[in-house]
Amino acid sequence: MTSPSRLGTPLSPSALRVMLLGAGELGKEVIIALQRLGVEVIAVDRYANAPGQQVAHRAHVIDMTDPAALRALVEAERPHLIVPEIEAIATAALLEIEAEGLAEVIPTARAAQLTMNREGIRRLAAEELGLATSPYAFADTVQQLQAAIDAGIGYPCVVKPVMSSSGKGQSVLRGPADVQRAWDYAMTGSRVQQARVIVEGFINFDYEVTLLTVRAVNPATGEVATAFCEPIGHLQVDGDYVESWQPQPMSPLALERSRSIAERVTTALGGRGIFGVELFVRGDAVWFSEVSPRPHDTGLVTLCSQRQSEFELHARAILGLPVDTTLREPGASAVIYGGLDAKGIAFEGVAEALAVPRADLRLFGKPESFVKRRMGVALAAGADTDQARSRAKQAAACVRPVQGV
Ligand SMILES: Nc1ncnc2c1ncn2[C@@H]1O[C@H](COP(=O)(O)OP(=O)(O)OP(=O)(O)O)[C@@H](O)[C@H]1O
Ligand SMILES: NCC(=O)N[C@@H]1O[C@H](COP(=O)([O-])[O-])[C@@H](O)[C@H]1O
Ligand SMILES: [Mg+2]
Repeated sequence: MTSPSRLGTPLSPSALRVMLLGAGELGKEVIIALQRLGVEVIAVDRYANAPGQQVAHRAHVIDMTDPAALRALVEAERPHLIVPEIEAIATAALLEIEAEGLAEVIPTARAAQLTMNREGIRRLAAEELGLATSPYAFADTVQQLQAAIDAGIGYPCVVKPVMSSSGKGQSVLRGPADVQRAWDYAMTGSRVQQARVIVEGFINFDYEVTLLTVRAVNPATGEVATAFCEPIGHLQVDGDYVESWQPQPMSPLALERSRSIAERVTTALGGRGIFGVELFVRGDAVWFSEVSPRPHDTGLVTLCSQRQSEFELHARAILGLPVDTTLREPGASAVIYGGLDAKGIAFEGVAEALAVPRADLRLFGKPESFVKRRMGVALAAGADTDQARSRAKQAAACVRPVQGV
């Protein structure tokens, strides 16, 4: 399908309608970018008042893993573009919707399907494209898991549900005593009822990066071309990102290899939009880990470091508009967790946070806080990433989530 050729007026017959499937903190920023271009936006999530729903034209709450519910909503709203914002979606329904020409799926329905399940994207990357990855195997029972580790994966290794994100259900195994616990934990963290895990050999990397890669129409040629952002370095705790910074210095060879991997995997997935390509680096060696065919949480830093954030890049790319991936200045982000289980929480210390030089905040407005739920992020620019990181962490530490009433 060709990209949308013109933009209209929201809430009128000329409107260009975009439906986001998932409306968390990442979708909220995409929606704001789309709203600025006069796009009509419909935000869908599994719960009411999700962050992106608070800034969209319309909001719907459905079980997005239910193919009938998803299809009925698409038929009722008739969006031109469907933008998956999370992985847990009835992707078979998206394939049908795309095949029938009912709506265009971003970047493609096949990309959403392949990346929803770690098995799909891992087999594509390692077995079809021949990219370097950690050694891996899949297991449906704890016995199969043990057998795969004994047959060659070894220890340490990492076990993850095939369908999960943000580190949910993921653990590192140091020896045979950890196997049962890792299996049980994976079963609690799986996004959908599926007793299947991936076990990966542990890569002892020097650092890891997200290489944001954009597939957008080049106005000079009219063809889709690939552009890269500067690499983003990040720190993960228990499989969830806590800090990110841009640019991450890399050797010329490691950067070249990273771009080559990113180009190959995103070309194989196709379509238009931004991709977060996750890579592990040791010296000049680079391993592909996984890819999000959508903005990446570690890319929140681009809100303060790039001319166009990853959210603006996604919005422009999906609309068929030109993109600019230029870094403006070094920046960093630091996550603000809920720290308590409560609804309608409040935030103290915001003025102190914003008094930190070059600091900024995003408080997502999630209606319910959990101890380990990401509720906001601090951003900061600096002369270099060390300064930006220390400012972002300082600003994040000022913000204190408390009971709302
Ligand atoms: N094989 C591995 N070797 C070493 N570290 C790993 C391995 N797999 C995962 N990790 C660590 O755990 C982090 C999270 O893993 P992964 O990206 O697969 O999980 P996820 O649940 O998809 O997270 P997200 O949705 O936030 O991207 C990685 O960024 C890395 O720090
Ligand atoms: N690593 C993926 C990621 O960061 N996704 C972001 O988190 C939201 C879910 O948050 P929740 O679990 O707090 O509802 C998603 O909607 C997306 O914005
Ligand atoms: Mg990841």
